[in-house]
Amino acid sequence: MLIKVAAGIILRGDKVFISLRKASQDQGGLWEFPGGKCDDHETVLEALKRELHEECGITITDSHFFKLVSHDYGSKTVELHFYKVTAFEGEPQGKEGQQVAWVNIKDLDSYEFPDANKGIVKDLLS
Ligand SMILES: Nc1nc2c([nH]c(=O)n2[C@H]2C[C@H](O)[C@@H](COP(=O)(O)OP(=O)(O)OP(=O)(O)O)O2)c(=O)[nH]1
Ligand SMILES: [Mg+2]
Repeated sequence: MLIKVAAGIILRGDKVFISLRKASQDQGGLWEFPGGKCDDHETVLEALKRELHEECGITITDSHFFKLVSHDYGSKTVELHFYKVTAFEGEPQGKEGQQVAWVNIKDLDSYEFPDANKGIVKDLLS
């Protein structure tokens, strides 16, 4: 099973907004860049906008494609389309009750992310 996912690296100055995946979710208890699965007939950018509105309550006004990562979790393979989100309207929040945090980019490696994110975290730190 291949799952196409859009994820937003929401940036403000030297900080990045991350959220904690709920225990009940896949990769639960790990931090993530907010986002979610692309619906059928939806472009990745449309999915990114929809997901960040649903999960964080923001409206993206500027974003740039950053990296595509395919990762095999065994039962499923995720194709993660990471975008840097550099401008938005609204203040990001955990709209679905998830824990969220603005963290310094240089401290990102002290948060535990899913395996698929290891490279991205490294890229952001370099
Ligand atoms: N959003 C997000 N998902 C990630 C990241 N890293 C990573 O491995 N994933 C995986 C976990 C999930 O298997 C999949 C994304 O699914 P999701 O649970 O966010 O999807 P969704 O928001 O549409 O949630 P749902 O409605 O299906 O519950 O990608 C990441 O940084 N952000
Ligand atoms: Mg999600």
